[in-house]
Amino acid sequence: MARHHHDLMFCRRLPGIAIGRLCEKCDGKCVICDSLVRPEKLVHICDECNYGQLLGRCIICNGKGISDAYYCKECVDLEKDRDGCPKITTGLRVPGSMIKPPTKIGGFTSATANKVAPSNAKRKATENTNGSQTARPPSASDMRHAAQGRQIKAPATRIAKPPAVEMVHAGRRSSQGFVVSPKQAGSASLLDHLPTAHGSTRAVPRNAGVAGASSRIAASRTSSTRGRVNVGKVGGTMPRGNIATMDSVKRRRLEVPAYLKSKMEAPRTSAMAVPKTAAKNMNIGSNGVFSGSEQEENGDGANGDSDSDTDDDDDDDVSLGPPPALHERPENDINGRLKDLEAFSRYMIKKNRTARKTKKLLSVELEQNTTQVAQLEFDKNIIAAKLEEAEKQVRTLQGTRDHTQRELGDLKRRHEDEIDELKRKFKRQDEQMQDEQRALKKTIDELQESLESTKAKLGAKREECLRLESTISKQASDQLEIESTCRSLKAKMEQLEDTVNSRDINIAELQEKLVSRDNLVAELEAKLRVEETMRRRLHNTIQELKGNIRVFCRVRPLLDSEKSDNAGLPIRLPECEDKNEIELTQSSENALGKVTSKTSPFKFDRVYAPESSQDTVFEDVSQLIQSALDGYPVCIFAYGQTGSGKTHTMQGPDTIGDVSDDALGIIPRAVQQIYANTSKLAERGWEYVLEGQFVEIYNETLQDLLAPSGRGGSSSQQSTGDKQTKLEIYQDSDGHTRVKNVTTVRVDSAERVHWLLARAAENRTVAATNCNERSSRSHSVFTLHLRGTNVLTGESSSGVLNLIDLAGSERLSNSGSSGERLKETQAINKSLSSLGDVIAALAKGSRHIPYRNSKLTHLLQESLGAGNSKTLMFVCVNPSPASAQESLCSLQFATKVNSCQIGTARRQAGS
Ligand SMILES: Nc1ncnc2c1ncn2[C@@H]1O[C@H](COP(=O)(O)OP(=O)(O)OP(=O)(O)O)[C@@H](O)[C@H]1O
Repeated sequence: MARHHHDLMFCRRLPGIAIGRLCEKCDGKCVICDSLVRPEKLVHICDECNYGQLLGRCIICNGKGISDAYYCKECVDLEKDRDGCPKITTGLRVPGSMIKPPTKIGGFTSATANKVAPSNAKRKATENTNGSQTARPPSASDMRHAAQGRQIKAPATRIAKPPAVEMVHAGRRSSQGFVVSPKQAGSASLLDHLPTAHGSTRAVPRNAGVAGASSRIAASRTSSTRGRVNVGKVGGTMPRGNIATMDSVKRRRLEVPAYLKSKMEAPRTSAMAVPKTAAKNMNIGSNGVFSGSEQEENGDGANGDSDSDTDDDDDDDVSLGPPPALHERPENDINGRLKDLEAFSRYMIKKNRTARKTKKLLSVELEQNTTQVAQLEFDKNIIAAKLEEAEKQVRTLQGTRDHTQRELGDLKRRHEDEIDELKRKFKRQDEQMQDEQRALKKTIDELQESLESTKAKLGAKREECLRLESTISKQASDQLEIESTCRSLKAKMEQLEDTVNSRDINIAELQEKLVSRDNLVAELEAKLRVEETMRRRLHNTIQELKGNIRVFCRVRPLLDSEKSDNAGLPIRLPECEDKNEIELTQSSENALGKVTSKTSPFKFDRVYAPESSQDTVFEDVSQLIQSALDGYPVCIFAYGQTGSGKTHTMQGPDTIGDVSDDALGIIPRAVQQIYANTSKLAERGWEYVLEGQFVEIYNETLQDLLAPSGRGGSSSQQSTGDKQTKLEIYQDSDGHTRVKNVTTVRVDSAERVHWLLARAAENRTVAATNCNERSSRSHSVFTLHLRGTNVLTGESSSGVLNLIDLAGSERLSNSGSSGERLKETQAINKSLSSLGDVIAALAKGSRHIPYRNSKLTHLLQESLGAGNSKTLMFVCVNPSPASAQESLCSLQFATKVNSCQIGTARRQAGS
């Protein structure tokens, strides 16, 4: 099948070629088959400079795929038949269809080329047809492969190998390769045919983008010259606009410098291309520069010989040789001389013509070089665009690569997490297996041990069995003995059973006796309880018989400081059986200096001599303590002047701390006795609760001696009137006298009593007076509430024990007090006077008892109550002569109290 190819219109810059017109060279005919190609399918583009524009459309995809590959209709049909619409997005020029631009340089016309090219094309087509199948243009798939960086595998049978350019030159070869003639330089650029390193000629691409085009042009040019050029199809030639791979771009980049290099060498090559004969005639040196004289001659000769260029083309290759010599002739040899001149003139004319040709060649070469430079710049822009596109692709690929790397990272992390999870899982399983293994090993060990022990036991059992067997045999013999022994023992047992029976009868008799004894004990205990009640009653009767108000007088021994007084002692205790008498002798001197003595006898319930111990005193007091435990209100107070021994009697020595039991006063002893008795009474069903409180009356103000320090610690603080800690006396609903806000301490141990007294001693107001080195200026009242319950009989009792250490009773005139101390003394005397008034009123049986005249009598109202209290007054006497008068006053006050007969005490029974 004949192929119809047409390729290009040429650049408008080339003379004689109009855009949109068919090539002058082929007149729109395929250079191969010589058939006309439809004009609208032509590409108006210059393959030389690429300045043209793509005006045609692909006839296959109707412009969807812009291509600069164009086929004639038949060829396109062929392609369609073969591959369908190839959707050509990149095109290839059909190799071998490139034709030489129709220039008129070098005497070469397009018409000539038009004539020559078809013949060459035909010949080539014939060769292709004979040698192999007709070459076809690369298909779209080939182009896609090329765009993907794969080389287009040209079918060996279809696309012929690019033919080596065989050039037959009229010029001589230089040592470096070809030296082409100026005619060749005009038809095919001298730059197109550079010698290779091997001395062969190859087609040098004009630029990277149009390498194939250059070679085609070269081939075309060659075909238009006298030389023979095999115009073949150059496979893989990438035209302008083709999207080449990066490798091809790089390769082209590498080719450009070589081309430029060759281009730079072009002038020298051109110079070298000047025929030696012309150069010789023109006196061109080795550097190709005309000499001055010859230039002038060239200038002269160029004026009228330009039309003969074509005619002398055949002489271009002939060396001019040396100028003809001017022979020495005689002057008359005019003909000879004219002949010489004509010869020289012809030589000069020829030389001038040669120079003009050379000039034309050089100008054409210059123009071609300019065109090539422009083409190179265009190619450079294309390459830059491709490079930019490639960089975009690279960036896209980098983005893809980064995305892929991130995905790979994520995948890697997920895999690592899964691996970690699997490792942990494996570790847990491993640990579990190890635990199980250990447990199994332990079980095995235990089983092993068990097995060993079982073996040992088995061995022991075997031995035991052996022993038992021997024992059994032995016991069999013993059994006979035992049976005989049993029989004898049986007889004995029968005897013993008789004995046991008689013993059982005895035990039963004894148990009956025991029961009768228990009953007897219960009866006795009941009797005891009755007798206890009786005892209480009798005891109370005795106390009542002794008097509900009793007065004991105690004379303290002289202190060391008092023994220096030589005066006779005013106190005397008469010898009597009851030890209840005391005499006080007072001496007085009248105005005449006569000393008279007056002895005043006093009689009380009991008088204690100075040497009487605390024990002795408490023996008589203990019966009253028992009365308090039995449920009676008891009040024991000590009265006397300052330093007469009140505190010593009630509490003991004034030293705080360890005190010997013998020195203890009534208060600690009373508490100890109560403890002892409650323990005994517990055997008879009595349970007691003891609560104590300790208050002080100072300047008619109550102060809590058991309060924590800072609350009621000092009288001054108390006098400031702290509402919360202010102590107030009131009667509760049962008629008992109570103190509001007072500290009540559960007295449940002896240590608690010591602590209680120590704290009270610390808090007690003590002030120095003239009467004593240490004087108590207040009344201290220790109250112990005793609540008892008999869980057996249901009886209950509620007693109160008041133990009072009164303040000193010295007279105002003797005390020498003043200021605050005077006020204290007045308050003390007032309260003592009120006490006397209350007792007197009780004795008289007055309807009104002035309890509320003082805090002291108000507080002791219950204990001084008519008929239901037991009161004991200790009148303490200082035996020193200096205190005789005060002692007399105290004894007189005590006598007054002792004379009172208050009604029978009434036992307070609990509810
Ligand atoms: N029976 C006694 N045996 C030995 N010494 C005693 C006796 N009675 C009192 N004394 C001593 O006499 C001194 C004064 O006694 P005490 O302090 O008891 O007197 P008071 O009447 O309580 O004085 P005040 O009213 O100032 O409290 C103390 O040193 C005390 O030890």
